[in-house]
Amino acid sequence: MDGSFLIGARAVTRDDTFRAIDPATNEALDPAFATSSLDDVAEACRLAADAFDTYRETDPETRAAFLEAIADEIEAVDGLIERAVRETGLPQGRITGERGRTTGQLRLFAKLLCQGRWAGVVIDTALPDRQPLPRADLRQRRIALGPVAVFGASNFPLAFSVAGGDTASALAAGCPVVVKGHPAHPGTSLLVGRAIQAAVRKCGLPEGVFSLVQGASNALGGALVADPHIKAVGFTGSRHGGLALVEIAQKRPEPIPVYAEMSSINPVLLFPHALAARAADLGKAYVGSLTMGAGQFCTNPGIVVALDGPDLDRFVDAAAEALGGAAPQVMLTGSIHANYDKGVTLLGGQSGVETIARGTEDSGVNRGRAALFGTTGAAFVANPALADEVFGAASIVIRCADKAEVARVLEGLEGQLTATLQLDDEDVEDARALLPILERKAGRILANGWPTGVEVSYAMVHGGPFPATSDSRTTSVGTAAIERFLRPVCYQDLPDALLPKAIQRANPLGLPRLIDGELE
Ligand SMILES: NC(=O)c1ccc[n+]([C@@H]2O[C@H](COP(=O)([O-])OP(=O)(O)OC[C@H]3O[C@@H](n4cnc5c(N)ncnc54)[C@H](O)[C@@H]3O)[C@@H](O)[C@H]2O)c1
Ligand SMILES: O=CCCC(=O)C(=O)O
Repeated sequence: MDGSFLIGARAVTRDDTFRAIDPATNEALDPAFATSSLDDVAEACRLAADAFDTYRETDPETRAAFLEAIADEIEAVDGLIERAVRETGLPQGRITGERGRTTGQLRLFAKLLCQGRWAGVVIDTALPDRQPLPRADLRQRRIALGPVAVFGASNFPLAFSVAGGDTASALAAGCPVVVKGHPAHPGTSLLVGRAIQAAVRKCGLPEGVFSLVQGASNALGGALVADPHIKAVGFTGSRHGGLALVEIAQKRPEPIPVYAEMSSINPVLLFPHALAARAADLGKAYVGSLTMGAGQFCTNPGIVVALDGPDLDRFVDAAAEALGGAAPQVMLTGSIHANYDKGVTLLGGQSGVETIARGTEDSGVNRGRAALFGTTGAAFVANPALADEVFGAASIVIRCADKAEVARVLEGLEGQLTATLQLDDEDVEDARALLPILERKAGRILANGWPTGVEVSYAMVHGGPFPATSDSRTTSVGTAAIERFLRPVCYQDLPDALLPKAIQRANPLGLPRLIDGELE
């Protein structure tokens, strides 16, 4: 690996460099990576704009073949798993699984393109004899927004990074992509970036369809979002970072949408009959979800809400026992580990919060020690700091005096990616009463499972009201993510010869169409 970044078909080096750090040892890793300059960002965006009109009008099958080619190229990269493990401290099994999720996601978007519903073809045929006025021939389809900036996430170096869901959905929509790789895993980013670059070449697409810029400075990301060629942004990371990018995007002469996935504490509700039937099993399973990947999931179960009583005691005892035996795990970066420790100290020091259990003692650098806290519903409602996300394996159990207090706790929450219900048949009426609140708060409501582990599918919603995301109308995981990068255009009375293939009368692309309100 040579430490370059990628501007279209070129691999570029610069004198200004940075290195990845192995978080398990704090060792700086070879090679040194070139930091992209602001001119490099501008060049990547210009190339993307040059490629846009050609790329967006490629047939769906061409873009599907491109996404398949990216998946094939990623699977062929030597040393990808090893490099990602070194740069993130995540275990090999997790990274291998994540590669499968990444390639599976690319192939799912390829399939979606061939199915054609994404094009949103709607036709209202002309009614020349309508009284009192004739109706024109109206044809709607959706077109790509334009070049998209994607910010790789630290916690999913493959599935939410260079070829992750934001990139796959933008490329599927017909948008060229300029990625800013996460500075914690530049080698992983470069290996995947080269795989995409190879796929661009093999598929004969314009080089500007993909570029990868690298570097740690905020100025780089800011310049990318501010570039006039960029028409939308995909981001997963901190609330602070996401909001900074939203502000830059809104202050542009031409404001653009930012799809930022930021902060969520993912409430888990334990209903009385479920608790009575299986408190200890629930306690153990909860800790499994909480400590997975050192808790560095945006879907991590950060709060548990239940009625106080002996069944909740049994749940807490089982959770405390499981968590007390949990070994500390390497976190993604030194600063994420430091933020975690700070968050745990802050939460544990709040009035009315007790520390129920901690994982076993730290035994190396950047190891996150799991933490379980407890409080009352009244204390939680009174102090918004108890609802701040602690990114890592920390969670708080909220003991509520009655059902009304459960509802007050939920009403006080900010927007969430998920809400989880642990319930039995006898709990359904209680859950029904809370459903309207949960629907207002969360993007995904799940029963008798755990929020970590998002399915990449047609029905998935990985989104939610602020601050879970900056735009609750959409998702960053699953096929509906393509909607973020498309917009409708209506063609009125255009002659067939001038119409795009998607809406020509003979339907040469064989797309599904809604004609005069009826599915064809
Ligand atoms: N909710 C989640 O899914 C999630 C995921 C990862 C991290 N986090 C949180 O974020 C913290 C930091 O982790 P991180 O590095 O992954 O996220 P981050 O938001 O700090 O950085 C993500 C990307 O955005 C860029 N960026 C950040 N702020 C910017 C700004 N003001 N202007 C321009 N670019 C900017 C960074 O350079 C990086 O490429 C963690 O400690 C954790 O609290 C949350
Ligand atoms: O960290 C954000 C994504 C979480 C996720 O995709 C999962 O839980 O599988």
